[in-house]
Amino acid sequence: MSIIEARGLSKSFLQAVKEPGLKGALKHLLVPRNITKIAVQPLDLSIEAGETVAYVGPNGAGKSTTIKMLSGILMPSAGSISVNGINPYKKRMENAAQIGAVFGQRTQLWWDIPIVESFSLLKDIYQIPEPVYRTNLDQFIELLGMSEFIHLSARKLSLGQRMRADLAAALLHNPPIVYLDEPTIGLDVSVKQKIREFIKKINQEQHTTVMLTTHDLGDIEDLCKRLIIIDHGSIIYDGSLSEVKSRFAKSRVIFFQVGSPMPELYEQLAQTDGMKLELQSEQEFSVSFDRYEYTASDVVSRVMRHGEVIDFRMEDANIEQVIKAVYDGNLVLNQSGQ
Ligand SMILES: Nc1ncnc2c1ncn2[C@@H]1O[C@H](COP(=O)(O)OP(=O)(O)OP(=O)(O)O)[C@@H](O)[C@H]1O
Repeated sequence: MSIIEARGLSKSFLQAVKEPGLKGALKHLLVPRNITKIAVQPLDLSIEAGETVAYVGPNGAGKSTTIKMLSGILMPSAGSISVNGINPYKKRMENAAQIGAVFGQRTQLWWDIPIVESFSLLKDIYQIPEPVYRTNLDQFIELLGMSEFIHLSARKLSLGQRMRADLAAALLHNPPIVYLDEPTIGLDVSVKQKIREFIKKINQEQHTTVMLTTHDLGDIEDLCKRLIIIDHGSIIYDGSLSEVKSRFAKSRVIFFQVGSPMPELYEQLAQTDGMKLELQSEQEFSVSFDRYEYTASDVVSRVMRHGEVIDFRMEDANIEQVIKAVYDGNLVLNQSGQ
């Protein structure tokens, strides 16, 4: 059995419909009007131990709602969930011991006490044995570069410092499963990198199962082998990241280094639909092309007709194109990715 299993999982919310202003608020008080918003349509999920899964979709697609149901914060409207054999909503305490969760927009640290004291409280709450706590704390301080702020209270930390502390707090008790909801939101590249390296290490060394929601495509490329795309509450793709790239990314890029400038070629390419030239220098350029219209050998032979090619390399398609196309409604995927 998979470590995370959901069958027919769904969630609806009752949303108040209010007219604007005080009059609207009063009217709603007297004659309340609500609509049912289906945040998550019945969905099935199976995630194996040790997997790193990106759970992505446009704003309002239902990502956080799914994560909240899987982590036991929200009760599903229908369906079943088993996380490491436990129903997270019914056995919240047991479930809390086996998961770590980071919600990028909120902190689970105590606001007014030093971070190291928050960690110490978590040690008692999770009953973490002293040697495990010491080893993890020392390792996390080092990996996440936390020594300079560990004695400050959460309220005094910058966003990047707070996120690192939150991540450490979520993993101190060695949970086999970790849910990360936008763990790198608003962070600079260097802190993002630290966080990604840390997650990678924990996954590789401890076999921790990672489920990550993010709008940062770099997080996905760096961390996740599997991609699940949700839109309007339904899963529209569930498969490997490499497969979605190779099957759905529309364009490919070939980088060339040539013996001498090729002005005629540059002019031709500028007028060819489905091909785009980008000059890096007189003798270095890239050609991106629509892979449904042209093959790589079409492009290479076209360049070779104009002179000597010293070197060329092809770059894999970018996941960004695929996801953007899905969000824009220009690409329809189904669960098998066909
Ligand atoms: N507590 C709630 N009450 C009413 N509606 C809710 C509640 N929580 C979420 N929703 C609605 O459910 C839908 C899905 O929200 P959810 O937060 O899961 O989306 P998301 O994919 O995480 O979006 P984002 O990328 O913007 O964080 C939205 O339409 C949202 O307005």
